[in-house]
Amino acid sequence: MQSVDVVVIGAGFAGLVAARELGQAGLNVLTLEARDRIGGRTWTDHRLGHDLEIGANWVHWVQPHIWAEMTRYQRGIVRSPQSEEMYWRGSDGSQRCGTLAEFMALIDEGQQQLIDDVRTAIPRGSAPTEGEIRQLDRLSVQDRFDTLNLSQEARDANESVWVGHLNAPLHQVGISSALRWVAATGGHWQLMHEASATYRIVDGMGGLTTLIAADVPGEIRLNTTVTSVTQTETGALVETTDGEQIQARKVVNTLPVNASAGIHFTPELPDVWLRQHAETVASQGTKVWMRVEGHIPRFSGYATQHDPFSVLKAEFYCTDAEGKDYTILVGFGGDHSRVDLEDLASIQDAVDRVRPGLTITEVAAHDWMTDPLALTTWMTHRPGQLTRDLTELQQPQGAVHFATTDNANLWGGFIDGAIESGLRESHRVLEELRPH
Ligand SMILES: Cc1cc2nc3c(=O)[nH]c(=O)nc-3n(C[C@H](O)[C@H](O)[C@H](O)COP(=O)(O)OP(=O)(O)OC[C@H]3O[C@@H](n4cnc5c(N)ncnc54)[C@H](O)[C@@H]3O)c2cc1C
Repeated sequence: MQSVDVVVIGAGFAGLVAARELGQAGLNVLTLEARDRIGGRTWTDHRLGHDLEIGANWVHWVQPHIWAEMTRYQRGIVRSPQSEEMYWRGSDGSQRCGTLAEFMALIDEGQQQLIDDVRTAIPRGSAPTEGEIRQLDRLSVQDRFDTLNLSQEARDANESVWVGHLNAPLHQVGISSALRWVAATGGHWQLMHEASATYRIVDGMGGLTTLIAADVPGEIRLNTTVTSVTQTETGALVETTDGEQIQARKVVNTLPVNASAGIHFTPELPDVWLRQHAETVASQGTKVWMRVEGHIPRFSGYATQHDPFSVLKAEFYCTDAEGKDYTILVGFGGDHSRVDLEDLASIQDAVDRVRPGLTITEVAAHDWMTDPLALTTWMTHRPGQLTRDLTELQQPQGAVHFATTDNANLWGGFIDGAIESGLRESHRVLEELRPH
């Protein structure tokens, strides 16, 4: 039986960073990854004739952990196209088209009112469970929108913007999920919007994860699914689907909270984990790339939160081998089950509801919600979950540590949070394994 100091389960950002830190500190680390690739919920793939981010796309310098990695590996950023045209829904349901300035003026009041109390609710972004948020967190984002006196037009636009961020129906998301990221940007909603959807990494997420993986001293074993973790007197026994057993002094589990239910832990995980597995987290949306005929003006479109796509953007301008121009759009919706990725007509209909007059010819996407290795998109919490459970979800259980963006403090849900959690748990493990 193989014996190592640490088994890291999962080679997403949290796992890669944890494995690098532990390996570079001199420990014998083995990383086990179920997929045939590293990166987890980041995945750069060549589709529709272009390198596309099937998972995470955007990063920003106000996200300290990802930015430290960008500096370390000398990665640059490139801006997504700025919109020349904006589309949204009028109060009577009709299509509206205007400038970016007009759209920003439409949403400004609602965006500000939604987050007005952020400085008292979450005084420090790095401590998202401290402050008045403990009392407020039973409210959903929808509850708060319902108290604002907005016109139907402003309300639809504002709600759609937040579906783009929260990737779930707004009545299912706790207000803390909205406030925590605005707290992370010092209370400025415009900066939060910029941070979450503006700058891409040159050479993609795959370029960065490859560089981090190259710095991991131990083996990263792909196509290896962990089925059980059993605590022993000296650490833990990790078992994989092909029956292999590995003894480790410590285990760092980096699975998303929803997917962790797929590993059998002995003893059972504490109640906080079981409760989250039963409730699941709020995230349940979709992200879809689409090829559109011709080069169309750079635009962003917003529908309502009830539409299959609440947000639509033109991202790339391409010409194929036959000299045909085309544009690649990305769409986001709050409920993955409203979009049938196999049915081009339903995708066309979803696009028409946001921005009519386009012809969709091909689609590229991954349904993360039905992917058993994820069962989620990016972490957003149901009302009350964050303040009730976050601190407990960060606690090691015997030899098992938990590093995932889902239990990060600052940019939980983002790549930044994954790195934060990988750093946090690798240093906890080092503290415990170092001879005193
Ligand atoms: C569609 C989409 C868009 C996003 N957009 C952005 C964005 O623009 N910016 C941003 O910062 N973040 C974004 N995110 C979030 C970001 O991708 C995640 O926060 C981050 O990648 C999570 O990293 P992680 O290491 O915590 O988890 P993961 O990346 O999920 O890593 C967990 C790993 O564990 C593996 N695994 C699962 N089960 C097992 C098992 N039993 N045995 C072995 N291995 C297993 C998985 O395959 C995976 O590789 C987006 C996510 C999605 C899905």
